[in-house]
Amino acid sequence: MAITLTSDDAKDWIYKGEGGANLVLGYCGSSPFLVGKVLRVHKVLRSEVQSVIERKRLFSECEQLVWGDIPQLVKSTSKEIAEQVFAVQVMSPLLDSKHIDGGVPIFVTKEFLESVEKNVHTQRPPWRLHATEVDLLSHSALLMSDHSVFSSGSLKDDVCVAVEIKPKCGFLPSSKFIAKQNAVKKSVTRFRMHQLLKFHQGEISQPSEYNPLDLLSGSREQINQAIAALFSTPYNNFRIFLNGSLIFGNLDGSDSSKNTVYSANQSGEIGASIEDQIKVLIQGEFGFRLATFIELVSEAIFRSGVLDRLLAVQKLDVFDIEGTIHVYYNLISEPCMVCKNLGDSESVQKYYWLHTLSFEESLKIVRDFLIAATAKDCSLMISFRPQQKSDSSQDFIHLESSKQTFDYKAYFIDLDMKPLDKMVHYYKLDQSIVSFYTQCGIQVNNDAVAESL
Ligand SMILES: O=P(O)(O)O[C@@H]1[C@@H](OP(=O)(O)O)[C@H](OP(=O)(O)O)[C@H](O)[C@H](OP(=O)(O)O)[C@H]1OP(=O)(O)O
Ligand SMILES: Nc1ncnc2c1ncn2[C@@H]1O[C@H](COP(=O)(O)OP(=O)(O)OP(=O)(O)O)[C@@H](O)[C@H]1O
Ligand SMILES: [Zn+2]
Repeated sequence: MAITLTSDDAKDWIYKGEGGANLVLGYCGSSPFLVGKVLRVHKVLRSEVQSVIERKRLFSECEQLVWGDIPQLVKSTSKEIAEQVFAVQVMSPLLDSKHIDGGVPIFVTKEFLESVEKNVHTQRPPWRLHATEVDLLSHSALLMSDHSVFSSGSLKDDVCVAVEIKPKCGFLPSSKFIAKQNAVKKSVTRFRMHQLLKFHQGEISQPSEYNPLDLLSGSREQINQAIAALFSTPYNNFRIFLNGSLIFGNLDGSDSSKNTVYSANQSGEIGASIEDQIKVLIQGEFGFRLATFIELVSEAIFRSGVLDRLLAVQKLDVFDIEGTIHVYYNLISEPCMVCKNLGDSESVQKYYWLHTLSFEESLKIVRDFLIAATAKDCSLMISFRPQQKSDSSQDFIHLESSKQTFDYKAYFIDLDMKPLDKMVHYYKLDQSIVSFYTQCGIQVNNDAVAESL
């Protein structure tokens, strides 16, 4: 960690976005080392702000066993170092290092974090602001390339349009450990069912039209359909940036009708606005550019095969949470809370087998589940620019429809390790999602369709 950011540097960092766990800042100063970079700063739940003394250990004893074969990971002295090591040593070999940017942890002072938090206060979405704050006890943050621009730094005249996609889980589980009453999980995506629950809870004004199975299908036509659906209901699954600035979607990722950038339902207006803004990248008549852009994004996903790899990693979740939760209890050496509440002897027998697995087998299953969980929650950023040299070493796409060639780069972001102590949460959330769907989901589904007519 060569540099330290202090309170004098805070003015050069502006709000770029945030998720549940991190605040991301863009650099607007003139240091050549930092131009084209973003800083990913940890947040904590306001309800869980801890003192230095209470601070939880980075890895519990059990987690040290799960990740024990990656010594650098379990020996990490900060969350940022752990994130970098996890992205580079665990996710990168699975997803291809060409699509991974582990970033560099750098030191930040408490005064820097306090100033930045104050400066970005008004730009933060109210519901994020209410729930989380910058972790002032962090001594470091992760410096990464800004993947919403094509080349970091020098090439000021570069034109770049980038998309950010959060694909979520792109397969239907088929584990025999899925309980009979939850069999619907094998035919309806978790994303769809979760959308209906979110709709019921008032978090979104309509269920998303996007289907992860299409995006991760490997079929050009279905990928195209998925991207078109993301335009209708982007939520936190889709954003577009022009030269690093958001031009479509929401920074806070929630329902666009509640938090303005563009309203998802005014597709005519959005279409016009986007058509206008992407003309720097896509040539052609007004009215045709958006379709060409959708074709470009779909083609990049299809040809790069980047999501095929992501899907394979997601599928490391072989047993589904309904099987893995039992194995988790083997690891923490506690009585299984799920078996305790099982009624019929047939199920008891079915899950008994999972409790006979060895410690090493259990470690592997839980570890694969956690890796898959990261792959189900990460995002992909793809940046495009008009091709500058035909002998460019960059990946490129030629579109016959617009007779243009584009360079592109694809990077995964948010490849953080999921904590082991989230397993019970995963189980409970899964059960809430599926039981809501089986009890009232179909009704909600019909109501949502009726409302949108
Ligand atoms: O459980 P899910 O599928 O709702 O995923 C959570 C995401 O919700 P969403 O994609 O909006 O449905 C959620 O995203 P939002 O905060 O809703 O934007 C987070 O990504 C969360 O991960 P973490 O707790 O920040 O590490 C995600 O939690 P994980 O399940 O990936 O741990
Ligand atoms: N390297 C990057 N380049 C450009 N923008 C980025 C980069 N990393 C993150 N962002 C922006 O910041 C937002 C939040 O980042 P990130 O997804 O890492 O946060 P998070 O809190 O870990 O998310 P989650 O809620 O999924 O856990 C992203 O949605 C993206 O718009
Ligand atoms: Zn059990």
